[in-house]
Amino acid sequence: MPANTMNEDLKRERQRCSFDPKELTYLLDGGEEKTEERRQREKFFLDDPELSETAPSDYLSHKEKYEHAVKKACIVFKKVQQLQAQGKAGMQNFREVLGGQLGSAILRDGNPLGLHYVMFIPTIMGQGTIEQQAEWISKAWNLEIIGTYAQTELGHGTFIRGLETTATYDPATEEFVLNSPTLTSYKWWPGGLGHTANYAVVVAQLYSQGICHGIHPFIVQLRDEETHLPMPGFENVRIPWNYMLMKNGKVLKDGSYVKSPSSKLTYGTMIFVRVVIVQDAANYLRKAVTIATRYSAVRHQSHIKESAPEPQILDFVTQQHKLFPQLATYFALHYSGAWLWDMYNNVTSELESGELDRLPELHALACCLKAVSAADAAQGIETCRLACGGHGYMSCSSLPITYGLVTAMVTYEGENTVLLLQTARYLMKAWQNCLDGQPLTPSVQYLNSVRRSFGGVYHKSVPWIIASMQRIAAGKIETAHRHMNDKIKRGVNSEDAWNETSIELVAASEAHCKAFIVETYYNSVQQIVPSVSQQLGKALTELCELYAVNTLLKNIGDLLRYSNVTTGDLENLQRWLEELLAAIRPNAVGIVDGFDINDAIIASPLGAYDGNVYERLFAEVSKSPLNAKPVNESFHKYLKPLLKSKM
Ligand SMILES: CC/C=C\C/C=C\C/C=C\CCCC(=O)SCCNC(=O)CCNC(=O)[C@H](O)C(C)(C)COP(=O)(O)OP(=O)(O)OC[C@H]1O[C@@H](n2cnc3c(N)ncnc32)[C@H](O)[C@@H]1OP(=O)(O)O
Ligand SMILES: Cc1cc2nc3c(=O)[nH]c(=O)nc-3n(C[C@H](O)[C@H](O)[C@H](O)COP(=O)(O)OP(=O)(O)OC[C@H]3O[C@@H](n4cnc5c(N)ncnc54)[C@H](O)[C@@H]3O)c2cc1C
Repeated sequence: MPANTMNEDLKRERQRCSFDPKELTYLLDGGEEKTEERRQREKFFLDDPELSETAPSDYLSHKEKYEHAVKKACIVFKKVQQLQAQGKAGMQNFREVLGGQLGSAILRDGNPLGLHYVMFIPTIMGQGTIEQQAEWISKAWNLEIIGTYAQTELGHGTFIRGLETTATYDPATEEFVLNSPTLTSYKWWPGGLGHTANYAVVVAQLYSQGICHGIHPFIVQLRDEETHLPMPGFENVRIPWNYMLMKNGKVLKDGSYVKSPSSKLTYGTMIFVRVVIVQDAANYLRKAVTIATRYSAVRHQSHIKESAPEPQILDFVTQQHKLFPQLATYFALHYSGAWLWDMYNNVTSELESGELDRLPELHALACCLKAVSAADAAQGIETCRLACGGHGYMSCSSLPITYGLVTAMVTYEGENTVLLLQTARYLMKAWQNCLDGQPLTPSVQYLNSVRRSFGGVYHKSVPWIIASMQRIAAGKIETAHRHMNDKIKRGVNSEDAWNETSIELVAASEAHCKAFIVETYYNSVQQIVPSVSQQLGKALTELCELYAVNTLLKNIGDLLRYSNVTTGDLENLQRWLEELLAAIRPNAVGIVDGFDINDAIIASPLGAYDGNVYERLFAEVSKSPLNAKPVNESFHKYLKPLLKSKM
């Protein structure tokens, strides 16, 4: 590959960008100093020869992939420890390096230690007493033990009250006896459970004095700390009394049970991971859209005008319509995720002082934001893949693997439909409160004002779109509430009525979440614009407008159903969408440059900063062992005899 050459199209794109991409980078990182720290941190890991790929892992066996992953995870851990010793890394960096964008670039096939940091340690922090934290956290933090989070069983993932593993307290020995007596009670899915972890937080039904107290977390040793041989299987495994995490519900030594202030505090780790997923989904989407945007600026194909040369495919408006909403969606999820993270931290400290009031609202928002961000990021990444034509299908483009990682988010940590139904539960109560004149929590305040007016004359502004989306959400919430109550009045019992109305409940929940995202995104941009250059402010505003217009236009049916919008208004919206695509076009490459994703994290010949797409693609395929010899042995073994026999 020619060294130090920059693709001419990308050079031109960079010249025409109206703002300085560095300003966007600093904004996203939280300042120039933070950007420098991040870049140094990335360099520290990515420049390590032991961590860089010698050959793409696609060509390794399953076993080799696992062994490579463990080796790299250990190197990464030692390097994080070095950073820690220099005061340059904390828990957040562990998550970034071991789970986030940087981690997934180093550990392309998954991180055997991911669950240790993302769930094992957070569960001990959130569910353990001070003494238990003191005992376990430092061991876990220093990797003297390796943990995972074992909740899901072969028979149950969603319905955790149905888990079959039991933990029965034996006051005679002051131990719990754990049992997974059936095939369906096997712990199934926990990351690292197979070969890596030697401890787990096991979620089991607690029995004491003959009474079942529901699910609780227990620390269980899985493997010998020296030999790593598995401990005897899950039949009557005894663990000491203080291995039950007892910050919330507790069993006293005599076997009496002390209830938690809320049984849902046991579900705290799940809220934490859902909150983290929103940011993670956004980051994966920005990686995909960086690849597809740079590629679309370099790739020339077909004609717009017969008389002109083949254009960059980014000049096709349909291509812009595929990619620019993904750029905007990244920002929308980024700001909503940041908002949710703040709320999570505030509510968590309230919980520490015994205030539980805001937990239901946090749960309702975390559920729908996790569901919508995972689904939208997955769909956006797939759109980016398709936008790269055949080359997007290649594994080396990194788009299929990125899609694979994000589509898993739709299922894990609460399957999306199930989570949207949790939010719907909250919305049904909120609507009832609204009808009864009861106070509403901040995220559903809009129900009151929308209930009073279903009108609103079109004007070209994001606040009008927010009001329209709130109208749609309130309309859907009202419809679902009414339909469910009609059924109940006709004698259907409330559980069946819920199930029969669940399509509308899910739709109401999604609409509520989309309205929340647009509003949060808009408020964030409004706050940022005065503090950045006029050019960057304009670009950020255009992206926000695009997200709002595009989201509303994707819901034309709902808009017609729940508002007094006219067909003329819809045409105005369509024109606005097209104007925004044209306005964003000159800045598209500048925006993805502003994301400042290191080429080693991009890991795609289609999306590197220099735009040498074809040279890099060629170099990539030449790494395949299949291309090492001109004739593969299978020709002599199988094809040749077959060809001969036909003669
Ligand atoms: C993260 C990326 C970074 C790195 C990646 C590296 C590795 C990560 C890879 C994978 C990680 C994935 C790990 C997992 O998947 S762990 C397993 C996760 N499992 C789940 O999420 C299970 C989903 N199920 C549930 O959450 C619940 O069972 C339920 C669906 C919510 C139903 O529970 P149930 O007890 O039956 O409750 P309900 O009767 O429906 O509701 C009772 C009451 O409680 C409220 N509620 C429910 N959940 C919570 C909560 N978490 N917090 C607060 N309140 C909650 C619910 O709203 C209801 O309230 P009411 O007032 O209406 O009664
Ligand atoms: C990559 C990956 C990693 C994972 N890591 C872990 C881990 O580390 N630790 C761990 O404990 N678990 C882990 N899991 C398990 C994960 O949390 C569960 O798979 C998830 O919660 C969904 O549960 P399920 O598989 O039982 O799906 P199911 O609940 O069986 O879902 C199947 C279908 O049934 C529907 N459905 C179920 N219940 C309802 C309902 N009440 N209303 C309407 N529809 C419903 C769903 O919408 C879905 O369409 C992981 C899963 C994956 C895919």
